[in-house]
Amino acid sequence: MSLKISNAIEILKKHDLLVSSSVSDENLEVTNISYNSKEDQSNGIFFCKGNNFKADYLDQAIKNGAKIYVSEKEYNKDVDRLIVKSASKALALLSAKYYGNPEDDLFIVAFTGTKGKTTTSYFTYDILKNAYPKQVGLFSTVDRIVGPNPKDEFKSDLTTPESLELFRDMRRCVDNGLKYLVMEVSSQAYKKNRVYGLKFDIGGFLNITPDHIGPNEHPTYEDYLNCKKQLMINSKVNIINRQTDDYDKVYAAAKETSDDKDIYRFAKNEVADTDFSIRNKESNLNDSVFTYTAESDKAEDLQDKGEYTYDLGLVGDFNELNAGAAITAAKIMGVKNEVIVESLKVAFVPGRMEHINTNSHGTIFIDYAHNYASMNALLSFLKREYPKSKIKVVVGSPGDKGVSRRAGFSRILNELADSAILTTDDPGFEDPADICKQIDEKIDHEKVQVKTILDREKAIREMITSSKGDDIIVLAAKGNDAYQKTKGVDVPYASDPVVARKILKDIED
Ligand SMILES: CC(=O)N[C@H]1[C@@H](OP(=O)(O)OP(=O)(O)OC[C@H]2O[C@@H](n3ccc(=O)[nH]c3=O)[C@H](O)[C@@H]2O)O[C@H](CO)[C@@H](O)[C@@H]1O[C@H](C)C(=O)N[C@@H](C)C(=O)N[C@H](CCC(=O)O)C(=O)O
Ligand SMILES: Nc1ncnc2c1ncn2[C@@H]1O[C@H](COP(=O)(O)OP(=O)(O)OP(=O)(O)O)[C@@H](O)[C@H]1O
Repeated sequence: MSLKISNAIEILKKHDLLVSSSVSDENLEVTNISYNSKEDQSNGIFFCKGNNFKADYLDQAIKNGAKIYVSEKEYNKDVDRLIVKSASKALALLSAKYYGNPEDDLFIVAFTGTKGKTTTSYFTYDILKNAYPKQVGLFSTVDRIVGPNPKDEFKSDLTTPESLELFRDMRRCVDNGLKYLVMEVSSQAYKKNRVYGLKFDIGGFLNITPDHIGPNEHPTYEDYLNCKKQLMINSKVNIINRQTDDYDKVYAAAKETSDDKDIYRFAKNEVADTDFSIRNKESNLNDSVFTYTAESDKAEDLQDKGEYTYDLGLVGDFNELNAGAAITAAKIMGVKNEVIVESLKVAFVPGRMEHINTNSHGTIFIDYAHNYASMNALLSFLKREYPKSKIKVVVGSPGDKGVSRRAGFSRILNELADSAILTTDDPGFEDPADICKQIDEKIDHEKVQVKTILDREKAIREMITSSKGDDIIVLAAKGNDAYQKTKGVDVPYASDPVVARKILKDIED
């Protein structure tokens, strides 16, 4: 992989990003690209980016072999430089070029939304993988899959990778023979220009509710919405949840760059002015059965019969909506219906609505719900399905971010839980006892029995051993994360599904 500096200058000029340049040899072809000074930079181009960037990092990069740097600020160093209006935009454009524009060789399906990105991406990945074996990649919050073999799968650090890693991993996909990529696009990805300049073949908008607003994320809801809308503006074909908040604004964003014929809307139950509707037929502990019906001429063109029935192997009515988005994407891509049917029947998403039926300690659900909206969707569903059961929740809230989630947890526990154990979830630099106290203070103790057990494993053990028969236990907010982010370190944690199964084995042995 390489990048000629004259090409870099040309690209930056084309996008009106170049402020000035001081380059001794425009014919230089760099064979290294990095934004982390600690890495080897031999014959490389180094990007100075981010609010926390320090001049010392550039010194280190030069020491490690950087030949030229790209920055918004001029540093007094004896090395070539490109001064730009936005280092993160420059990083995206030049990374794409450095890795040989792998995006041009992939059909890319992307989903955004406050909730459901990971689930919908897995559904779509599972369908496409069955339709096009060994040709599909996945960039999700949980896993990144860049090839058809187990060695090509690894854990993700971010929902949407930094642009350099994004294009690097797209290159790995293409080199491994993949032709399709399913990915999640977070609002933060647009905020930080990680997907700047990228066009998506299909973009899906699942929903938006206030979240990710605060220091290091979005200053306001408007900013959050504007970032999410970018996926519609940058997609050729759009799929939109007709019932999302701010639908009109999302639709208008799609219309900026797509014709009506390339915008498909889906909705639950009876809603006017949609292309597909989803109706639940029945659900039990293991499956949700629902119909998916074409409601417009455009939708009928995609499926020859008006209505199909699907049996989804993951419960939760919100998952029918996620499946609706995945089905729509697959239909647009011409996937046969029987492939969709078979794929959804065995759908599994790590840490999302995983459930364990125990012999005598109730049913355990492990789910990543980690704000008011997703907990409301989850607990309302469970309450509806199991009206006679007690709903018992183990939950914690992270430190250093999403402070509003704490009051959201108190509210949802007051509304829908019978009892709760508050515990630790990624405390960061905060004291988990303080976080639990903040949740506890807003709980109505007349309605909900609450205790705090900071050791998450002990909290789960206490909840399982004290439950019986019809009880529904919800291990919330951590999904299958195998760490606790504590004071800047990812402290290993076995993960909720593993812990729950181990406790059950101890009890039932
Ligand atoms: C706020 C935010 O998005 N920050 C991301 C961003 O950091 P940044 O560009 O602001 O960089 P910075 O933190 O100021 O660091 C300065 C620079 O100095 C460099 N450095 C640093 C130390 C050193 O010794 N040498 C050196 O060169 C670093 O490599 C970095 O380039 O770019 C970094 C990668 O280049 C990301 O790791 C980092 O994500 C942080 C860790 C993060 O937690 N982000 C969250 C909020 C996030 O993005 N979440 C969304 C999901 C949200 C959702 O569910 O919707 C996601 O997509 O994952
Ligand atoms: N369409 C939906 N509407 C409301 N809640 C949902 C929806 N889909 C999933 N959820 C809930 O949100 C949780 C997270 O789902 P998922 O991981 O798919 O979303 P995400 O958008 O990737 O989340 P995040 O951005 O927080 O990583 C699920 O475990 C479930 O409880």
